Amino acid sequence: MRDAAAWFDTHTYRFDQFDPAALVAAKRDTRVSVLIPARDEAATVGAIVTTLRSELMDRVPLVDEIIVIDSHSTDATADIAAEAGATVFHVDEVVPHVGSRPGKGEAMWKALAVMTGDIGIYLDADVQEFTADFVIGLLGPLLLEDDLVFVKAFYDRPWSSGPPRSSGGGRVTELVARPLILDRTPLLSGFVQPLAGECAFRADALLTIPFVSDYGVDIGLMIDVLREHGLSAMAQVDLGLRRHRHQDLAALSAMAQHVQAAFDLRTAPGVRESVESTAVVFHREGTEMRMGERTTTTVQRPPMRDVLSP
Ligand SMILES: O=c1ccn([C@@H]2O[C@H](COP(=O)(O)OP(=O)(O)O)[C@@H](O)[C@H]2O)c(=O)[nH]1
Ligand SMILES: O=C(O)[C@@H](COP(=O)(O)O)O[C@H]1O[C@H](CO)[C@@H](O)[C@H](O)[C@H]1O
Repeated sequence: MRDAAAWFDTHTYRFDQFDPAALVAAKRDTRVSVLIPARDEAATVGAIVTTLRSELMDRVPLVDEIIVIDSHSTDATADIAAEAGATVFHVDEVVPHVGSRPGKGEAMWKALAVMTGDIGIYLDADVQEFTADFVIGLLGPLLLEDDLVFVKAFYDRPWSSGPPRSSGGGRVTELVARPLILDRTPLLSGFVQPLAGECAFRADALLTIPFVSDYGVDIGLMIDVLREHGLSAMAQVDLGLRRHRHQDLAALSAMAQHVQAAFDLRTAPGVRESVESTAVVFHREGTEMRMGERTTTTVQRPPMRDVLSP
Protein backbone atom coordinates (compact mmCIF):
# COMPACT_ATOMS: atom_id res chain seq x y z
CA MET A 1 0.00 0.00 0.00
CA ARG A 2 2.96 2.31 0.51
CA ASP A 3 3.65 2.14 -3.24
CA ALA A 4 -0.02 2.76 -3.95
CA ALA A 5 0.01 5.82 -1.68
CA ALA A 6 3.10 7.22 -3.45
CA TRP A 7 1.39 6.62 -6.80
CA PHE A 8 -1.83 8.28 -5.55
CA ASP A 9 0.12 11.47 -4.73
CA THR A 10 1.68 11.76 -8.19
CA HIS A 11 -0.89 10.18 -10.54
CA THR A 12 -4.19 11.69 -9.39
CA TYR A 13 -5.63 14.58 -11.47
CA ARG A 14 -8.74 16.77 -11.48
CA PHE A 15 -10.81 17.50 -14.57
CA ASP A 16 -10.68 21.29 -13.97
CA GLN A 17 -6.89 21.45 -14.14
CA PHE A 18 -7.09 20.90 -17.93
CA ASP A 19 -7.74 23.72 -20.40
CA PRO A 20 -9.70 22.39 -23.41
CA ALA A 21 -7.90 24.75 -25.81
CA ALA A 22 -4.51 23.51 -24.57
CA LEU A 23 -5.70 19.92 -25.07
CA VAL A 24 -6.74 20.70 -28.65
CA ALA A 25 -3.22 22.05 -29.26
CA ALA A 26 -1.62 18.99 -27.63
CA LYS A 27 -3.90 16.63 -29.58
CA ARG A 28 -2.39 17.54 -32.99
CA ASP A 29 -3.15 14.59 -35.31
CA THR A 30 -4.02 12.10 -32.57
CA ARG A 31 -7.47 10.64 -33.21
CA VAL A 32 -9.87 10.19 -30.28
CA SER A 33 -12.72 7.64 -30.27
CA VAL A 34 -15.47 7.63 -27.65
CA LEU A 35 -16.80 4.09 -27.16
CA ILE A 36 -20.12 3.52 -25.38
CA PRO A 37 -21.36 0.02 -24.51
CA ALA A 38 -25.14 0.30 -24.19
CA ARG A 39 -27.89 -2.10 -23.19
CA ASP A 40 -31.38 -0.62 -22.82
CA GLU A 41 -30.18 2.97 -22.28
CA ALA A 42 -32.83 4.79 -24.34
CA ALA A 43 -33.46 7.16 -21.43
CA THR A 44 -29.95 8.58 -21.29
CA VAL A 45 -27.84 7.66 -24.34
CA GLY A 46 -29.30 10.41 -26.57
CA ALA A 47 -28.33 13.24 -24.23
CA ILE A 48 -24.83 11.82 -23.79
CA VAL A 49 -24.21 11.58 -27.54
CA THR A 50 -25.72 15.02 -28.17
CA THR A 51 -23.44 16.58 -25.55
CA LEU A 52 -20.41 14.80 -27.01
CA ARG A 53 -21.19 16.02 -30.50
CA SER A 54 -22.06 19.62 -29.67
CA GLU A 55 -19.41 20.24 -26.98
CA LEU A 56 -16.50 18.04 -28.08
CA MET A 57 -16.79 17.74 -31.85
CA ASP A 58 -18.42 21.01 -32.91
CA ARG A 59 -17.39 23.52 -30.24
CA VAL A 60 -14.06 22.08 -29.02
CA PRO A 61 -12.68 19.53 -31.54
CA LEU A 62 -11.34 16.94 -29.08
CA VAL A 63 -13.39 13.91 -30.20
CA ASP A 64 -13.20 12.43 -33.71
CA GLU A 65 -15.77 9.64 -33.51
CA ILE A 66 -18.55 8.43 -31.23
CA ILE A 67 -19.27 4.71 -31.34
CA VAL A 68 -22.18 3.05 -29.54
CA ILE A 69 -22.13 -0.73 -29.30
CA ASP A 70 -25.73 -1.88 -28.95
CA SER A 71 -25.48 -4.76 -26.51
CA HIS A 72 -28.70 -6.67 -27.22
CA SER A 73 -30.93 -3.74 -26.25
CA THR A 74 -34.66 -4.35 -26.21
CA ASP A 75 -35.54 -0.65 -26.34
CA ALA A 76 -34.79 2.15 -28.84
CA THR A 77 -31.16 2.64 -27.70
CA ALA A 78 -29.71 2.09 -31.18
CA ASP A 79 -32.10 4.44 -32.99
CA ILE A 80 -31.79 7.18 -30.38
CA ALA A 81 -27.99 6.99 -30.40
CA ALA A 82 -27.88 7.09 -34.22
CA GLU A 83 -30.32 9.97 -34.32
CA ALA A 84 -28.09 11.91 -31.92
CA GLY A 85 -25.12 11.38 -34.22
CA ALA A 86 -23.32 8.25 -33.01
CA THR A 87 -22.06 5.45 -35.23
CA VAL A 88 -23.97 2.43 -33.93
CA PHE A 89 -22.94 -1.21 -34.24
CA HIS A 90 -24.90 -4.16 -32.92
CA VAL A 91 -22.53 -6.33 -30.91
CA ASP A 92 -23.35 -9.41 -33.04
CA GLU A 93 -22.33 -7.66 -36.28
CA VAL A 94 -18.78 -6.86 -35.14
CA VAL A 95 -16.18 -9.55 -35.94
CA PRO A 96 -19.12 -12.00 -36.30
CA HIS A 97 -16.77 -14.91 -37.00
CA VAL A 98 -15.83 -15.02 -33.27
CA GLY A 99 -19.49 -15.35 -32.27
CA SER A 100 -21.04 -13.26 -29.53
CA ARG A 101 -21.42 -13.50 -25.79
CA PRO A 102 -23.74 -11.49 -23.55
CA GLY A 103 -22.40 -8.73 -21.37
CA LYS A 104 -20.70 -5.41 -21.03
CA GLY A 105 -17.22 -6.85 -21.50
CA GLU A 106 -18.15 -8.22 -24.93
CA ALA A 107 -19.44 -4.82 -26.06
CA MET A 108 -16.29 -3.06 -24.85
CA TRP A 109 -14.02 -5.70 -26.40
CA LYS A 110 -15.75 -5.54 -29.79
CA ALA A 111 -15.59 -1.73 -29.77
CA LEU A 112 -11.83 -2.11 -30.23
CA ALA A 113 -12.46 -3.81 -33.58
CA VAL A 114 -14.32 -0.84 -35.05
CA MET A 115 -12.62 2.18 -33.44
CA THR A 116 -10.27 4.19 -35.64
CA GLY A 117 -8.73 6.33 -32.90
CA ASP A 118 -5.25 6.26 -31.36
CA ILE A 119 -6.91 7.00 -28.01
CA GLY A 120 -10.17 5.46 -26.83
CA ILE A 121 -12.52 6.61 -24.10
CA TYR A 122 -15.08 4.21 -22.62
CA LEU A 123 -18.20 5.86 -21.21
CA ASP A 124 -21.23 4.31 -19.52
CA ALA A 125 -24.55 5.07 -21.21
CA ASP A 126 -26.62 5.31 -18.02
CA VAL A 127 -24.98 8.43 -16.61
CA GLN A 128 -27.40 11.21 -15.72
CA GLU A 129 -26.22 14.87 -15.86
CA PHE A 130 -23.36 13.89 -18.23
CA THR A 131 -21.04 16.77 -19.11
CA ALA A 132 -18.09 17.29 -21.46
CA ASP A 133 -15.88 17.52 -18.34
CA PHE A 134 -15.95 13.70 -18.20
CA VAL A 135 -14.05 13.54 -21.50
CA ILE A 136 -11.81 16.58 -20.89
CA GLY A 137 -10.71 15.10 -17.56
CA LEU A 138 -10.06 11.64 -18.99
CA LEU A 139 -8.21 12.95 -22.06
CA GLY A 140 -6.07 15.50 -20.22
CA PRO A 141 -3.45 13.19 -18.68
CA LEU A 142 -3.10 11.07 -21.84
CA LEU A 143 -2.63 14.06 -24.16
CA LEU A 144 -0.12 15.75 -21.85
CA GLU A 145 1.82 12.80 -20.38
CA ASP A 146 3.42 10.46 -22.96
CA ASP A 147 4.30 7.86 -20.28
CA LEU A 148 0.64 7.17 -19.43
CA VAL A 149 -1.42 4.53 -21.26
CA PHE A 150 -4.55 4.29 -19.07
CA VAL A 151 -6.59 6.83 -17.07
CA LYS A 152 -9.47 5.80 -14.79
CA ALA A 153 -12.30 8.07 -13.64
CA PHE A 154 -13.41 8.64 -10.09
CA TYR A 155 -16.13 10.82 -8.52
CA ASP A 156 -18.53 11.12 -5.66
CA ARG A 157 -21.22 8.49 -6.13
CA PRO A 158 -24.31 9.50 -4.18
CA TRP A 159 -27.35 7.23 -4.20
CA SER A 160 -29.49 8.38 -7.15
CA SER A 161 -31.54 10.85 -5.09
CA GLY A 162 -28.90 11.50 -2.44
CA PRO A 163 -27.15 14.84 -1.80
CA PRO A 164 -23.98 15.45 -3.86
CA ARG A 165 -21.34 14.75 -1.23
CA SER A 166 -23.02 11.63 0.13
CA SER A 167 -21.98 8.11 -0.73
CA GLY A 168 -24.29 5.15 -1.36
CA GLY A 169 -23.28 4.31 -4.92
CA GLY A 170 -20.53 1.89 -5.81
CA ARG A 171 -21.87 -1.04 -3.78
CA VAL A 172 -19.86 -3.75 -5.58
CA THR A 173 -16.79 -1.51 -5.48
CA GLU A 174 -16.94 -1.05 -1.69
CA LEU A 175 -18.19 -4.49 -0.67
CA VAL A 176 -16.44 -6.79 -3.16
CA ALA A 177 -13.74 -5.13 -5.28
CA ARG A 178 -11.89 -3.12 -2.65
CA PRO A 179 -11.29 -6.07 -0.27
CA LEU A 180 -10.20 -8.28 -3.19
CA ILE A 181 -7.82 -5.57 -4.45
CA LEU A 182 -6.14 -5.38 -1.06
CA ASP A 183 -5.84 -9.15 -0.96
CA ARG A 184 -4.88 -9.90 -4.58
CA THR A 185 -3.63 -6.71 -6.30
CA PRO A 186 -2.70 -4.20 -3.54
CA LEU A 187 -0.85 -1.99 -6.03
CA LEU A 188 -4.30 -0.98 -7.33
CA SER A 189 -5.52 0.09 -3.88
CA GLY A 190 -4.86 3.76 -4.67
CA PHE A 191 -7.68 3.83 -7.26
CA VAL A 192 -10.73 5.54 -5.74
CA GLN A 193 -13.19 3.90 -8.18
CA PRO A 194 -11.54 0.74 -9.54
CA LEU A 195 -14.79 -0.38 -11.20
CA ALA A 196 -15.61 2.95 -12.83
CA GLY A 197 -16.93 2.39 -16.35
CA GLU A 198 -15.26 5.58 -17.61
CA CYS A 199 -11.62 5.35 -18.63
CA ALA A 200 -9.28 6.57 -21.38
CA PHE A 201 -6.56 4.48 -22.97
CA ARG A 202 -4.04 4.30 -25.78
CA ALA A 203 -5.54 1.84 -28.28
CA ASP A 204 -2.33 -0.20 -28.59
CA ALA A 205 -2.36 -0.83 -24.82
CA LEU A 206 -5.77 -2.53 -24.87
CA LEU A 207 -5.56 -4.24 -28.26
CA THR A 208 -2.91 -6.58 -26.83
CA ILE A 209 -4.65 -7.71 -23.62
CA PRO A 210 -7.55 -10.14 -23.04
CA PHE A 211 -10.99 -8.85 -22.03
CA VAL A 212 -12.91 -10.50 -19.22
CA SER A 213 -16.57 -10.91 -20.11
CA ASP A 214 -19.59 -9.25 -18.62
CA TYR A 215 -19.13 -7.14 -15.47
CA GLY A 216 -15.67 -8.54 -14.81
CA VAL A 217 -14.29 -6.39 -17.63
CA ASP A 218 -13.54 -3.25 -15.64
CA ILE A 219 -11.39 -4.85 -12.95
CA GLY A 220 -9.98 -7.30 -15.50
CA LEU A 221 -8.60 -4.41 -17.57
CA MET A 222 -7.09 -2.78 -14.46
CA ILE A 223 -5.27 -6.00 -13.54
CA ASP A 224 -3.97 -6.63 -17.06
CA VAL A 225 -2.90 -3.02 -17.72
CA LEU A 226 -1.04 -3.08 -14.41
CA ARG A 227 0.69 -6.33 -15.38
CA GLU A 228 1.56 -5.23 -18.93
CA HIS A 229 2.48 -1.59 -18.36
CA GLY A 230 3.05 -1.06 -14.63
CA LEU A 231 1.42 1.30 -12.16
CA SER A 232 3.41 4.33 -13.35
CA ALA A 233 1.67 4.09 -16.75
CA MET A 234 -1.74 4.39 -15.05
CA ALA A 235 -3.49 7.45 -13.62
CA GLN A 236 -6.86 8.52 -12.28
CA VAL A 237 -8.89 11.70 -12.64
CA ASP A 238 -11.47 13.27 -10.34
CA LEU A 239 -14.59 14.08 -12.38
CA GLY A 240 -16.46 15.48 -9.39
CA LEU A 241 -19.89 13.86 -9.25
CA ARG A 242 -21.59 10.98 -11.07
CA ARG A 243 -25.22 9.96 -10.87
CA HIS A 244 -26.43 6.90 -12.76
CA ARG A 245 -29.18 4.32 -12.82
CA HIS A 246 -28.73 1.81 -9.99
CA GLN A 247 -29.55 -1.83 -10.53
CA ASP A 248 -31.36 -3.96 -7.96
CA LEU A 249 -29.48 -6.13 -5.48
CA ALA A 250 -30.05 -9.33 -7.47
CA ALA A 251 -28.25 -7.79 -10.46
CA LEU A 252 -25.52 -6.49 -8.15
CA SER A 253 -25.10 -9.94 -6.67
CA ALA A 254 -24.49 -11.40 -10.15
CA MET A 255 -22.11 -8.50 -10.86
CA ALA A 256 -20.20 -9.39 -7.70
CA GLN A 257 -19.83 -12.97 -8.94
CA HIS A 258 -18.36 -11.66 -12.22
CA VAL A 259 -15.95 -9.37 -10.37
CA GLN A 260 -14.80 -12.21 -8.11
CA ALA A 261 -14.42 -14.45 -11.17
CA ALA A 262 -12.34 -11.77 -12.92
CA PHE A 263 -9.87 -11.79 -10.02
CA ASP A 264 -9.71 -15.60 -10.22
CA LEU A 265 -9.21 -15.53 -14.00
CA ARG A 266 -6.56 -12.81 -13.92
CA THR A 267 -4.64 -13.45 -10.69
CA ALA A 268 -5.08 -17.08 -9.59
CA PRO A 269 -2.28 -19.45 -10.62
CA GLY A 270 -2.82 -21.60 -13.68
CA VAL A 271 -4.29 -20.62 -17.01
CA ARG A 272 -8.06 -20.79 -17.20
CA GLU A 273 -10.41 -19.64 -19.92
CA SER A 274 -13.56 -19.42 -17.82
CA VAL A 275 -14.88 -19.44 -14.27
CA GLU A 276 -18.34 -20.70 -13.41
CA SER A 277 -19.83 -19.62 -10.08
CA THR A 278 -23.16 -20.58 -8.56
CA ALA A 279 -25.19 -18.73 -5.95
CA VAL A 280 -28.29 -19.78 -4.04
CA VAL A 281 -31.25 -17.50 -4.78
CA PHE A 282 -34.73 -17.29 -3.31
CA HIS A 283 -37.92 -15.99 -4.85
CA ARG A 284 -41.60 -15.92 -3.97
CA GLU A 285 -44.25 -17.76 -5.96
CA GLY A 286 -47.51 -16.43 -4.59
CA THR A 287 -47.13 -16.79 -0.83
CA GLU A 288 -44.56 -19.57 -1.12
CA MET A 289 -40.82 -18.94 -0.96
CA ARG A 290 -38.85 -20.92 -3.49
CA MET A 291 -35.14 -21.75 -3.42
CA GLY A 292 -33.09 -21.83 -6.60
CA GLU A 293 -29.61 -21.17 -7.88
CA ARG A 294 -27.97 -18.70 -10.25
CA THR A 295 -24.92 -19.70 -12.23
CA THR A 296 -22.72 -17.05 -13.82
CA THR A 297 -20.05 -17.97 -16.32
CA THR A 298 -17.21 -15.50 -16.75
CA VAL A 299 -14.95 -16.06 -19.71
CA GLN A 300 -12.14 -14.11 -21.25
CA ARG A 301 -11.80 -13.04 -24.84
CA PRO A 302 -8.37 -13.01 -26.50
CA PRO A 303 -6.51 -9.79 -27.32
CA MET A 304 -8.44 -8.11 -30.13
CA ARG A 305 -5.20 -7.69 -32.09
CA ASP A 306 -5.02 -11.50 -32.38
CA VAL A 307 -8.56 -11.51 -33.79
CA LEU A 308 -7.92 -8.73 -36.29
CA SER A 309 -4.59 -10.06 -37.52
CA PRO A 310 -4.39 -13.80 -36.64
O1 LIG B 1 -24.85 -6.59 -20.94
C1 LIG B 1 -24.55 -5.39 -20.78
C2 LIG B 1 -24.63 -4.72 -19.52
C3 LIG B 1 -24.32 -3.39 -19.42
N1 LIG B 1 -23.92 -2.72 -20.55
C4 LIG B 1 -23.58 -1.29 -20.47
O2 LIG B 1 -22.45 -1.12 -19.64
C5 LIG B 1 -22.56 0.13 -18.93
C6 LIG B 1 -22.48 -0.14 -17.44
O3 LIG B 1 -23.47 -1.10 -17.13
P1 LIG B 1 -24.50 -0.84 -15.90
O4 LIG B 1 -25.02 0.55 -15.96
O5 LIG B 1 -25.46 -1.97 -15.90
O6 LIG B 1 -23.54 -0.98 -14.65
P2 LIG B 1 -23.69 -0.11 -13.32
O7 LIG B 1 -23.16 1.25 -13.67
O8 LIG B 1 -25.14 -0.10 -12.96
O9 LIG B 1 -22.86 -0.86 -12.36
C7 LIG B 1 -23.88 0.76 -19.36
O10 LIG B 1 -23.63 1.67 -20.41
C8 LIG B 1 -24.68 -0.44 -19.85
O11 LIG B 1 -25.66 -0.08 -20.81
C9 LIG B 1 -23.79 -3.35 -21.78
O12 LIG B 1 -23.39 -2.73 -22.78
N2 LIG B 1 -24.12 -4.67 -21.86
O1 LIG C 1 -19.16 0.42 -8.71
C1 LIG C 1 -20.07 -0.41 -8.49
O2 LIG C 1 -20.19 -0.98 -7.39
C2 LIG C 1 -21.07 -0.80 -9.58
C3 LIG C 1 -22.52 -0.58 -9.06
O3 LIG C 1 -22.70 0.76 -8.77
P1 LIG C 1 -23.98 1.21 -7.87
O4 LIG C 1 -23.88 0.48 -6.55
O5 LIG C 1 -25.22 0.82 -8.63
O6 LIG C 1 -23.80 2.72 -7.73
O7 LIG C 1 -20.87 -0.02 -10.78
C4 LIG C 1 -19.61 -0.08 -11.36
O8 LIG C 1 -19.19 -1.40 -11.58
C5 LIG C 1 -19.64 -2.07 -12.74
C6 LIG C 1 -18.90 -3.42 -12.81
O9 LIG C 1 -17.52 -3.20 -12.98
C7 LIG C 1 -19.39 -1.25 -14.00
O10 LIG C 1 -19.94 -1.92 -15.13
C8 LIG C 1 -20.07 0.09 -13.86
O11 LIG C 1 -19.77 0.88 -15.01
C9 LIG C 1 -19.60 0.80 -12.62
O12 LIG C 1 -20.46 1.92 -12.42
